Amino acid sequence: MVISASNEVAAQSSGLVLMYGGTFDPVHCGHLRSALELTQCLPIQRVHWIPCQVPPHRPQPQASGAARLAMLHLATADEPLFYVDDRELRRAGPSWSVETLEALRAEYGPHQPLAMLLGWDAYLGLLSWSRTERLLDLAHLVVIARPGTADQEPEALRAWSAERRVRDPEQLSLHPAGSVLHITLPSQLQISASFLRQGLRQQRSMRYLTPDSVLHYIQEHQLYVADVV
Ligand SMILES: Nc1ncnc2c1ncn2[C@@H]1O[C@H](COP(=O)(O)OP(=O)(O)OP(=O)(O)O)[C@@H](O)[C@H]1O
Ligand SMILES: O=C(O)c1ccc[n+]([C@@H]2O[C@H](COP(=O)([O-])O)[C@@H](O)[C@H]2O)c1
Repeated sequence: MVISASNEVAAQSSGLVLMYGGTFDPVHCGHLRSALELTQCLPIQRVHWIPCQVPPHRPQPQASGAARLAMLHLATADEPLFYVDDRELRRAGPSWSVETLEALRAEYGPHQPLAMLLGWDAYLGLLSWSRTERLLDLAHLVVIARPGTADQEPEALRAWSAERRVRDPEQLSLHPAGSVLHITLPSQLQISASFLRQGLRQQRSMRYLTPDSVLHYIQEHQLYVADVV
C-alpha cells in the first residue's frame, strides 16, 4: 500500500490508534476506566478491544470467545472511540500479539501512529513474548500502572525499555512506532477478572465492578458458576 505525504499528515493529525488486547474473562471496570482515561490524556482516535482466542502465557479462559466478545460489546456499546475487534478469535493457534499488530499495521498503513496498551503485570513478562523487538517496530507501548501489582521491573526489561522510553505523550503522535510510555492514570482500580470470577463462583454480588449489562449476561448464561477443572 502506497501512502502519499499528504495522507501521512492526515493519518498523524487524526491521532493514535490503540490496541487493547486481553483475555477479558470477563471485561471489568479496571479495563474500561483505564481505556477511557487514556482517551482523555492521549490524542486517541480509536481503541481496538481485542479479546484473545488462546492466551499464550496463562491458563485458558473460562468463558468462550463468543461470550467474552458479547460482554465486550455490551460494556463498550455507548463509547464512540471504543471498537470491539474479533480478529484474534477468528485466528487459530496462540494469539501472538505480533501477528495482530502486523495485521493492524497493514490496515492502517506505515505512517499511522499505533500503540499497544499493557497493564504493569502484562508488561513485566514482555521479554518472554514472541518477537518482542518486532513489537516495537510495529507499535509504541503504553504501559499503565496497576494497583496491587507492585513487582519491581526486572533489570533486563528496565534496560531494554530505557532506550526507548519517552516522557512526553505527544511523542507518540509524531512517529508510527518505537517508543515506550509509562503512565499512571488518575483513578487506579484494583479490580481483576480473577476476583470477579471467584466472587461469582461464591455467589457474592459483583455489582459496580463491571457494568450491569455484563453482569446480566453472566447471569443469563450461567457463566463462572463452577470451579475451573
Ligand atoms: N484494574 C486494571 N487496571 C489496569 N490495567 C488492567 C486492570 N485489569 C487488567 N488490566 C490490563 O488489561 C489487560 C488485559 O487483562 P486481563 O484481561 O488479563 O484482565 P485481568 O483482570 O488481569 O484478568 P485475570 O485476573 O484473569 O488475570 C492486561 O494488560 C492487564 O494488565
Ligand atoms: O504475543 C505474545 O507472546 C504474548 C504473550 C503474553 C500475552 N500476550 C497478550 O497480552 C495481552 C494481555 O494478556 P493477559 O494474559 O493479561 O490477558 C493479550 O492480548 C495477550 O494475547 C501476548
